[in-house]
Amino acid sequence: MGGMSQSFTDKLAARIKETGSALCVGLDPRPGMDDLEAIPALLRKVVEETAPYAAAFKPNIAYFEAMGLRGLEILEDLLPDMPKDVPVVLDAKRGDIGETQKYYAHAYFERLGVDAVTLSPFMGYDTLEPFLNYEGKGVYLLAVTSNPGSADVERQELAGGRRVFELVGDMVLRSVREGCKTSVGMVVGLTNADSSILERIPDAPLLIPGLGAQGGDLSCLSGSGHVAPPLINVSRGIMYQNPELGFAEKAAGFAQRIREALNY
Ligand SMILES: O=c1ccn([C@@H]2O[C@H](COP(=O)(O)O)[C@@H](O)[C@H]2O)c(=O)[nH]1
Repeated sequence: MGGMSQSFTDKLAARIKETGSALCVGLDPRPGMDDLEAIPALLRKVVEETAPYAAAFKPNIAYFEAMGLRGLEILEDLLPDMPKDVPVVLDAKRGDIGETQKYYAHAYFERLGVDAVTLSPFMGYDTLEPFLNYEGKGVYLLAVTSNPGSADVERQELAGGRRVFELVGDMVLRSVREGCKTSVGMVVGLTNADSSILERIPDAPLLIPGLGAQGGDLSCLSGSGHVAPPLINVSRGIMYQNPELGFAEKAAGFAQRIREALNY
């Protein structure tokens, strides 16, 4: 590409086109349910079997931190062996003063080498800036999360009729206006993604958790008019639900349902 590296959004769009799948496979190993030393092999099996249907993988760092130093070692060992053509989104939901965010950005983009991370934008745009100058990388800002409590702050109406999550959309647009190298998208939970929400969200890459165990309904996504590449995440639905089915079979089933709902 003329010496310029590909943006995270372009990489993701290419992967979705190649696989015909917008499924994001969540990697959330549960130390209480699995023997700690069985987790590395479990993760490798999930990755290997679901990769043909995966537009991206999403490990949530909470599950690795819950295993202590061994958990972080498991994550650090796994990441270099992940398929190179499948982007990895680390779900970390970090938000702190800029000085501290510099170290999170270094940890995730440079040390762990993931392609994208989730961030909490609620401390303001300056806290995102340390992440915004990374060519080929992406961030997803929490906007309308999938939990019921997204009504407490994120979906609250402001004086003038706009809603709090629209301020997060403004940050996405600001990053584009300022020519940031990092691709900036938003997290929108499937359980809360009705048309009154989607019509107020800019056309940015969306990370959409809530399919499977949380019961989100894919039909709310049809006809949203968004063209930026979406990722629909399933974690427990692939790793832990319906254990009589293989990981590949479950991933193929979700990929198919997503394809039909998004009509591509
Ligand atoms: O709004 C949000 C933001 C992040 N998540 C994360 O996605 C997965 C969902 O797991 P399931 O097992 O498919 O429910 C998990 O890592 C959450 O922390 C979310 O659910 N909602």
